[in-house]
Amino acid sequence: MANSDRPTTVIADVYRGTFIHSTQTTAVQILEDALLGVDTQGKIAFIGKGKELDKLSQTFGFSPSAVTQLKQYEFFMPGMVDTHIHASQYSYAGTALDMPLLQWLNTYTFPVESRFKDLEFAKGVYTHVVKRTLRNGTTTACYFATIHTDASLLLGQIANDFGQRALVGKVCMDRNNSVKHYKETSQESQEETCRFIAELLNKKYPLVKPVVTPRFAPSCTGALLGQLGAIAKNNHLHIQSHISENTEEVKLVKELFPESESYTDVYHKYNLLTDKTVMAHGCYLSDKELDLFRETGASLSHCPNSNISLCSGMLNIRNVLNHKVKLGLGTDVAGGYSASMLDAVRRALDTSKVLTIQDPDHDTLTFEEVFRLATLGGSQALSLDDQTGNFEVGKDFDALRVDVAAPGAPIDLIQNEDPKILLEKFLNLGDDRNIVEVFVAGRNVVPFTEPTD
Ligand SMILES: O=c1[nH]c(=O)c2nc[nH]c2[nH]1
Ligand SMILES: [Zn+2]
Repeated sequence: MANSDRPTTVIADVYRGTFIHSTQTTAVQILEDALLGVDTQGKIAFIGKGKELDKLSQTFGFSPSAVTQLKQYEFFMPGMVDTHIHASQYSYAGTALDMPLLQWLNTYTFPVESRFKDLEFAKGVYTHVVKRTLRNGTTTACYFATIHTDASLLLGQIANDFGQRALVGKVCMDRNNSVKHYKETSQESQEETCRFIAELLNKKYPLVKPVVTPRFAPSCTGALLGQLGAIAKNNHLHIQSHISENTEEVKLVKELFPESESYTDVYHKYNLLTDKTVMAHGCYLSDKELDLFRETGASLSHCPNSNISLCSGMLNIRNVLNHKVKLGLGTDVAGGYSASMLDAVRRALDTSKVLTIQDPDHDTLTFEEVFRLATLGGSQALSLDDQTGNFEVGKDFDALRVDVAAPGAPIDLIQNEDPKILLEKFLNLGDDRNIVEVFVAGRNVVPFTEPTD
């Protein structure tokens, strides 16, 4: 702009009201009667106080009459980050929870995932899961698809069309003896991963990126793991997988990779532990393995619903946090039966309380800490915290407009409450009826407007 006194940022929207988010130092920071401006690129341009309206409107060149004022009992919080969800398992979410992991995979998961060769089937399931998660406040999702490249590309397209921020992984597996055809050769897996990455990046979706996805060590040969580590390194890509979810699985990995010191060591050996890696579960990791996570910058996704539903185990989050390992929450649909991150928040708190019942010295997580895990923690676990996770100038505006008193929603407010109590009630009692609007990178994505189906 020619005149240096005039702002270069063009403001698209300004909101006034209560904003609740986490920072590095404060699990719950409450900004009452705040003003937040979003620019035309969807980024947060300023955060100020309501009483600074005149000054801010002059500095940023917007009209005070264009400010959107939140109602009483409404607040904005950051959109939630689901660090681990199997989009392809959404069709049977809420069922098939009567077996431990390895049997569950063979009996329910692989037969269903093998159906995603059919793009019409894939389109239906993927559209449902993207819409369901968005309306439940998941503004960022880290998805597993299936081994099928074209269906995985379709998931990327659907997330982009509905405006969800997403990492999408074409699953890689060159070992599977239970379901015929539901595996690749290592060469196919490598070539199709490269095709998936190239085609997805070529779409230039602003918010959807590929993630290298070896299913887990028992599904992959060492040769494939090594190739995938190299692909991720050469293209600076994210990586996701599973680790130490269940004791039988840990034993199997010892048998399949006898030369490795630990499960973590298997992934480390093949360059799959980086500061852009997220590993789901980690219930049985030793302190030494957690140290390796911290040293490499790899993160964990805590999936408490799945851990309990498949009787896998209980992750001690306090221990993970004490090791300074980055941590987010995951729904892990469909091992986890709920696609809602609010459920992940509640199950994370339940798990921590069960650990306290077992050991009264256990330092129980607070709801404030779990709120941070669902938002800022998740963005850090996915190395996306330069873009999302909280309300900071320069980050994208990924936000939920929560109305704790929304008509028809499951919360009865008996008296006037502080914002922190409103947050606690929403986290423990609320659902999608309380999430009246969802924004991703400034765009209002819920209620849905387009596409129309
Ligand atoms: O919870 C899980 N869901 C899966 O689909 C899977 N695959 C490997 N390990 C897994 N764990
Ligand atoms: Zn999983």
